[in-house]
Amino acid sequence: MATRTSSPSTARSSGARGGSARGGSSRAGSSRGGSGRAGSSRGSSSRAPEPERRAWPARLGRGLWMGSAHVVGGTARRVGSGARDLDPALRRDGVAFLLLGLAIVVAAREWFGLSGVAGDAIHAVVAGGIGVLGALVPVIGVVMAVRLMRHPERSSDHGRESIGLALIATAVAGIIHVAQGTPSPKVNFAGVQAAGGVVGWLVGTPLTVLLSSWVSIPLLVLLGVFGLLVLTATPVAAIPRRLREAGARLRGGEVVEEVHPAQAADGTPRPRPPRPRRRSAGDEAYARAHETDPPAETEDEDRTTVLPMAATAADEEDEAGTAELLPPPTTPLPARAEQLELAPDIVYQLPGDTVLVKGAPHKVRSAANDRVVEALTNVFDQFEINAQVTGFSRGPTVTRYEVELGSGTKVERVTALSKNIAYAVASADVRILSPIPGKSAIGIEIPNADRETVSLGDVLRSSAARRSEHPMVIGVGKDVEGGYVVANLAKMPHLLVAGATGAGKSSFINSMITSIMMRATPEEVRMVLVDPKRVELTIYEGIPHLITPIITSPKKAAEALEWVVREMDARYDDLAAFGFKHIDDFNAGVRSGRVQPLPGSERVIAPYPYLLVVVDELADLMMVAPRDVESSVQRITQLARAAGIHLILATQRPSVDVVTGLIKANVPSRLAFATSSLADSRVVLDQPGAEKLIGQGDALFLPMGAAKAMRVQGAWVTESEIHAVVDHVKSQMQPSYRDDVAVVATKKQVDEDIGDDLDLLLQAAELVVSTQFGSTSMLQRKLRVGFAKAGRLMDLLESREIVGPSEGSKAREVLIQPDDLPSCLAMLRGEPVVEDDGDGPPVAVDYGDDDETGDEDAWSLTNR
Ligand SMILES: Nc1ncnc2c1ncn2[C@@H]1O[C@H](COP(=O)(O)OP(=O)(O)OP(=O)(O)O)[C@@H](O)[C@H]1O
Repeated sequence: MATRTSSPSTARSSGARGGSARGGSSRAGSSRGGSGRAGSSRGSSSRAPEPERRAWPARLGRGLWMGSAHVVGGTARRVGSGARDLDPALRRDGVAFLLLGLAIVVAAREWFGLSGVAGDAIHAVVAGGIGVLGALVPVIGVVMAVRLMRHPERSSDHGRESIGLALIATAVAGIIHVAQGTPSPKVNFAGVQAAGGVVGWLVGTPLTVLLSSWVSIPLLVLLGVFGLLVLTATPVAAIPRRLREAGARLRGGEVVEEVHPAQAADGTPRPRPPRPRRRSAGDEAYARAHETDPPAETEDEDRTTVLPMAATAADEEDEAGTAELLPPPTTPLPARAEQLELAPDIVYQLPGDTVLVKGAPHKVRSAANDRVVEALTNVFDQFEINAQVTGFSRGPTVTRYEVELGSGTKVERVTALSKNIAYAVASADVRILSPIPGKSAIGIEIPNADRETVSLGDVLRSSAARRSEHPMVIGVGKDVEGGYVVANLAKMPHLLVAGATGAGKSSFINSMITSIMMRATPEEVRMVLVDPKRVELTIYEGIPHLITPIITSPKKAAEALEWVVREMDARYDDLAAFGFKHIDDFNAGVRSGRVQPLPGSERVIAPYPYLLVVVDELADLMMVAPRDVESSVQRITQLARAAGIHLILATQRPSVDVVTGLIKANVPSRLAFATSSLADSRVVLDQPGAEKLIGQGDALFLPMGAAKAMRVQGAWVTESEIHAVVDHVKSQMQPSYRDDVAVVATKKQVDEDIGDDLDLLLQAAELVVSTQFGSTSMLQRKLRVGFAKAGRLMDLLESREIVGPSEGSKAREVLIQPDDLPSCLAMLRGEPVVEDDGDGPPVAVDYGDDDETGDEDAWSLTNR
């Protein structure tokens, strides 16, 4: 499922420098360097007599020329390398000033008629190039310069904007050229300058000759429109929304980024009526992925909505793992601005992009990297190893230096040097990869002396994150090449997070929960947070995504896991009843109106939210109830994926008694922060490596299906940012907690005389009460049991005062009304009876195979 969509830039320049520095001393290098020197000496010896034959003025002239060439060349090289070392922000300012200068020069000629040779030259270039459009060049230059200076971080925007402008200019120049009667530069260059310039001539003339002006003008208009779309980063599909946004802005109103069904102001969730919707590409992709029939398309309503559960096409490409990498620059994609309405008066607005701050721009190279290249080169020299540093990829925390071996050099010669390398670069945390996956090169990962923090905001604003609208996509961090890493928790489908204390687990969990709050409404994702340490997650108390208050007691936590198992079973029953294999299909069916309540049921069917269960310290739970926890985890992890339930288990003690074989076998994705020992690394990742990590969010990420762990620097979100997001989501909605998560905490006491017949007895009670007919032969028939068993069931019902005593051949009197059935069944099960407070169905009831009534348990998570 992992897709490396593109590889971020790899800085090779210093590698080349390292290589050349090394060139003089390594064997390969020395032969090259040597031949270079030999060549020059040979050259000078063979030409030596020649200068002597020249006259001294010629020799002087040549000497002066060579000397000045040296000075100029050396200065240029120094300026060049200085410019490379210049802060990128200053470099961008330089470009902006250049644009301003250009704008002034062009304005002087095109606006104020500067005369003379300079004026003529400027006019020849500008008007000759784009004709009358040249008059706009100063304005465009100033606008671009101001944008460059004000938003240096939007470098990729500037590239796109330039392309858009170029397309528009080409199209307009072409149109003007055609409109002016296609003047030829050979015959009438002034005419060309007064039309669309050479650019206009180049596009306008061939089109007009081939297709006539009637066809060429519409084509050029199309080109111009396309340029406009590129300039404004507007896909055609987003035009109506952009227009709506623009209209809203013009009217002075706020643009609602995303609006979702929520609940009434008093906190009561409103059931969402099934609403037909147009099927999106996401649905199609999703349906393909799950090999089920795509949801029927009900025709149809007046607008297209974004289906929150639908996997995007990009997700579907993501076959081999769960992580996705992209280079740091991001193209601003259209914000998620579709409005999903539940009731006209209720909206849920996701936190705005700006709540999370921007991080510092990523450096692809720094002086510290150059020093390391030099140190590595020296080590190879000292140990006479024919190897050279050919480049490096700088990540936020570590840089991976690429080392290529000369022919005949053993890989082991470099790997055996790890201690010397560590000594030379003054860092104990050197990690050697041989080879770098997919490359014939050894990777040496060395911590950056000037490490960078990865801001979660940047990760969530990256195109990798924005391309997918899946609500379970979270920002993970950046990889060693500086590419953003995001992951879809729904595809993990369960994740083990481990690392020594202080290594960065809690920070990751914060980033994860914040990502969910930033991207998903409570209708899309609900959470159960288990925090036995009582400090880590308290900040999230009261957010509407919670279905129960944060659980801090390990015992209750173990029991909450049992509740999760029951919730999963209930969802499965629902899926089976409606003929779906996956909760996403069910949800799509609900949204398309295909899923309707069974006849006679008053249930209002709503989509199921994903359920994310986060346990921040598995060890605490394993100490209290190892067996129960292990078996719950096993059941959940084996089945929960289709039910939309996902587990995140974190521990700072990744030892075999906490992360047991059973748990490991069922939690396929792993995220290891620095561990205190190699043994711990093996427990988490089944391989060494995590013991070499340097802490503070440095991690190895092994998503399900990935062969090799990927090194990432975890995203960082500050406490004040979390507070801002929490305040925002809390201001949107109150949590509506389910009380049966706590009810499960009471041990069930099934009466001894019922023994193994509980299931049959429940069915018998349900039959008798719902039909109000206390007949033993009916039980025999309906339950397909013998006379003796049916008689025993009837006796049990009598002993619980559900039916009256036997009246011979007549049916018994039924003492319980159908309304009281749920509490009656709970009593038989040994569960505490929860009084119905009128807000919804009372206790969670498992009706076995009975679909009609069993629905109520299953839908409870969304509708209670
Ligand atoms: N992704 C990160 N970026 C920058 N700094 C980080 C990151 N993660 C952790 N740190 C730094 O490391 C410190 C400890 O991190 P954190 O509290 O997440 O560790 P932990 O593994 O949860 O420890 P414990 O198990 O004791 O709770 C943080 O206070 C922060 O200074």
